[in-house]
Amino acid sequence: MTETPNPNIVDADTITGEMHPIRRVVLSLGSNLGSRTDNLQGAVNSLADTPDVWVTAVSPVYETQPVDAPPGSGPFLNAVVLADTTLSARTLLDRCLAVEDAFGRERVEANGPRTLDVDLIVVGDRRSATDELTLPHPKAAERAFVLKPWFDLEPDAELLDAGPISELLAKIGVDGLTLKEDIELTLQ
Ligand SMILES: Nc1ncnc2c1ncn2[C@@H]1O[C@H](COP(=O)(O)OP(=O)(O)OP(=O)(O)O)[C@@H](O)[C@H]1O
Ligand SMILES: Nc1nc2c(c(=O)[nH]1)N=C(CO)CN2
Repeated sequence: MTETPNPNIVDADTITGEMHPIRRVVLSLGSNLGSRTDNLQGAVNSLADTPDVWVTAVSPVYETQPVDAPPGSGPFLNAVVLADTTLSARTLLDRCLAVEDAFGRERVEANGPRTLDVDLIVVGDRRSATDELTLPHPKAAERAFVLKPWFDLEPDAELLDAGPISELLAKIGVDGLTLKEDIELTLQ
């Protein structure tokens, strides 16, 4: 039976404008400055401590050669985090930026060395095309340091508007990535 919407019942989303359906989120973490492992672990902890964010998986850690970075940039440690959230994409982005700041991120030059980078790769099926928030992340499909750790967690995943990550990875390869078996990020 099809329900007829009752115009007298207003759902919580409409009242508060703040509630959202649960969305699956893929976040990319990177660090090539300072205590790289501590920075990544701190990011995992901070995301897990965020109200209305439930971290569900943390990938292995890779050491990766810098891509499109200024000469002399050191190697990165990269990992991917999966989470569920009822936060809006914009609120989640603000949280990511605050976590970066908490770990001493300085915004000096584009793609310059950073203690911590927390990027939103996908937020459910949300699309956005502003400078402040582009979703899916515009460079995700060409970044092995994003796709490989994500693939380790979800081999069958698809990147919205780009296709199966297994196929994207097969195209770009995994040169420049070294699995760091001696580092394990934990989810408390
Ligand atoms: N999907 C996204 N995830 C994170 N930041 C984003 C996203 N889309 C747009 N931004 C914006 O990008 C701005 C700059 O971010 P940042 O300095 O971390 O870029 P970057 O990591 O150096 O570059 P890249 O785009 O190559 O990853 C942020 O202030 C943020 O508002
Ligand atoms: N290997 C690697 N290269 C990068 C990275 C990163 O996280 N890992 N982040 C960048 C800016 O987001 C630019 N280049």
